[in-house]
Amino acid sequence: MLQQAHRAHIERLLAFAQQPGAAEGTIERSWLRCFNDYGLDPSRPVPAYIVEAQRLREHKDQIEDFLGVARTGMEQLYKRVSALDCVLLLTDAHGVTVDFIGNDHRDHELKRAGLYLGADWSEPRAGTCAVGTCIVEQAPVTCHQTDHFDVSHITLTCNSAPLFDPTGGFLGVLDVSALSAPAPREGQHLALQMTTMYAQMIEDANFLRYFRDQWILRLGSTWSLVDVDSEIMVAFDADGVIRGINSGGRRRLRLADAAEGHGGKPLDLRGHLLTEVFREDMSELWRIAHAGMSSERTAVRTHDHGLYYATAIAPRGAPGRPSAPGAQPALPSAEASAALDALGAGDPQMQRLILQAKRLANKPLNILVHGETGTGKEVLAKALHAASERRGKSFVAVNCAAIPESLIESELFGYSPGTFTGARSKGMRGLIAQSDGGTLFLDEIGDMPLHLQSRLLRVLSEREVMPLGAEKPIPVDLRVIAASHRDLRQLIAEQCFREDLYYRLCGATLHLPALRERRDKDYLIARIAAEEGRQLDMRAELAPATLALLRAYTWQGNVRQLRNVLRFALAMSDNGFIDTDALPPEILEGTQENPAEAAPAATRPLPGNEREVLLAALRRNKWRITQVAVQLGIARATVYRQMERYGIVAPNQQ
Ligand SMILES: Nc1ncnc2c1ncn2[C@@H]1O[C@H](COP(=O)(O)OP(=O)(O)OP(=O)(O)O)[C@@H](O)[C@H]1O
Repeated sequence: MLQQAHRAHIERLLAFAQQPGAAEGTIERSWLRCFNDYGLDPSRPVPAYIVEAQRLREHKDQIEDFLGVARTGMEQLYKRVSALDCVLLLTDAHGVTVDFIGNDHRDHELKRAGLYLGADWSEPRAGTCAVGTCIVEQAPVTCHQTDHFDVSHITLTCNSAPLFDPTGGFLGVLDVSALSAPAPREGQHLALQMTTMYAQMIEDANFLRYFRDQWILRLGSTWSLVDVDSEIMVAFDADGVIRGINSGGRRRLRLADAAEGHGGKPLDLRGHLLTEVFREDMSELWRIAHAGMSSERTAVRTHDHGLYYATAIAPRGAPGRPSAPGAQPALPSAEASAALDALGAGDPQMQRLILQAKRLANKPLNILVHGETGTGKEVLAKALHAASERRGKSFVAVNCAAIPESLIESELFGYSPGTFTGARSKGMRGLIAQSDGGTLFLDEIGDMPLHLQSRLLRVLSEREVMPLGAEKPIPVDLRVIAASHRDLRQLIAEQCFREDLYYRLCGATLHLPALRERRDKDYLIARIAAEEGRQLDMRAELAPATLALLRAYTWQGNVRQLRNVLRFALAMSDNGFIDTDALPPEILEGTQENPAEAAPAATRPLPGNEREVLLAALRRNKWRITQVAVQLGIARATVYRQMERYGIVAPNQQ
């Protein structure tokens, strides 16, 4: 019987392939793609494919912060549809099932059918199916029995609705599927409606969470329902600029000058003013916003004659109105900001940076610090911590490039007892939890693996950390200062760094100048020489010729290299008096090769020349890594990492 049905299905598809006609329907369009784009053959069925555990984990990590929100919606939906003997699938944008609610009694059957965690329902792999076709069409789809392309799936009935993220990107699919269902297709109408409705609810819950630090205008066409069922949500900032808009809003709202002839295509309204969409002026819109959830709902009109009832939600922590001028956190006291003041003296770039850092010290913002290696990014992060009200709590520094990739996760997030066997079975508080109340400094953030970037993003947005193997997250109050000498925007373009994490991290950006650009070298030389002298319990005094050589050097390893050179010179000196012959040879050579005292900055090596500088140092030092590290003032591990990054291989390794 089944054999016969299979044969009939294959023949029907082959006949379609011969004469596809206009292929106007969603299902027919997908069949055509199966033949023409994916080269699928209906006479060669492909059983359901479940991705392996590691890959599933990677897929989950990509949308980890969304999974919690979606789960709540799925559980609600399941209560309503479980009587229909169906299962729920949540897939990511690639069609891989990242969450699932099913029926334990039919576990084996469901797994075989692909109605299971990890099942890959992308159209190129599974052929026409609700999830895969919904991904391509980005619209709700019912795929009922023989709508499926592959005969392995023709007993299934599936309803899928797309899910979009708060910025309008495609996020995944919510799907309600059954192993069997009554034959008439019309019976699926209600299931598709429910799936679409819950997809919208999940999207909106995610939107509210994502924009909880912004004002949100909620609009509905029914006065009495606007608080509980707002069809449209618009997130906006204190300047009245639109920051985000939910799917309902993308479908219905237009700009004033796009009111005619936009062809019904959703426009991206982000970055536009509310007043470009609504006829009310900003003071009226603020009046509505401040009325909040009170009963004072007010009608607003759009430029294209739409009429909506409006209410608003204030940003988290806001007292219901934009903060009054003067309510800014106070600047740190002179005592607290001493560490910031000590960072430089008399260099205009540093002066600007110190002033900015003082203003930022007590702001609830994460900070991104840029600067070449050794410019003092960690020193700046520590000074910011010391100047802030967090100074009584821990400052925890993590070098993402120095910890082996396999350990970063457990080091950062920690693990609960019993997660690992042996000596570590007691569990460990991760570095994130250790910096609760204080500052977490993430150095070389650009080297953090992508799947951990997702987890970090979740920590930053949820303000809680989930140790490995734990069942409950731990709340954390965190300020993150991240640093990188790599161009994070470039890494985003290369898809090696998450853009959303970048925006979470760069509440403000501080740029540390390279030592060769600084005009306060004398101050740094004197200060570091004195510090190093104290370490060795000797006074440190520099001969005028020594000072001249140090001023003239180009300092590829920046302040770190300067400190290393002074430490070396002190050890070589005659009781703390540093004459030129106490200096390491590269300082003398570097200045001879490059009498750069007056060389304009543009002719000196720039960060972009990092590969050349490294290669030259390797050749000069006959590929002895320790010497190169000392000379450039960087760690040995950094030399190896940079060699790998730039594809430099030592001659004896080739
Ligand atoms: N303003 C400063 N005053 C005194 N010492 C400094 C200063 N800035 C940096 N240093 C010294 O330079 C060395 C490197 O500093 P730091 O580790 O903060 O640099 P970094 O930019 O974070 O380096 P990397 O990019 O390799 O992580 C340290 O020994 C530090 O003490």
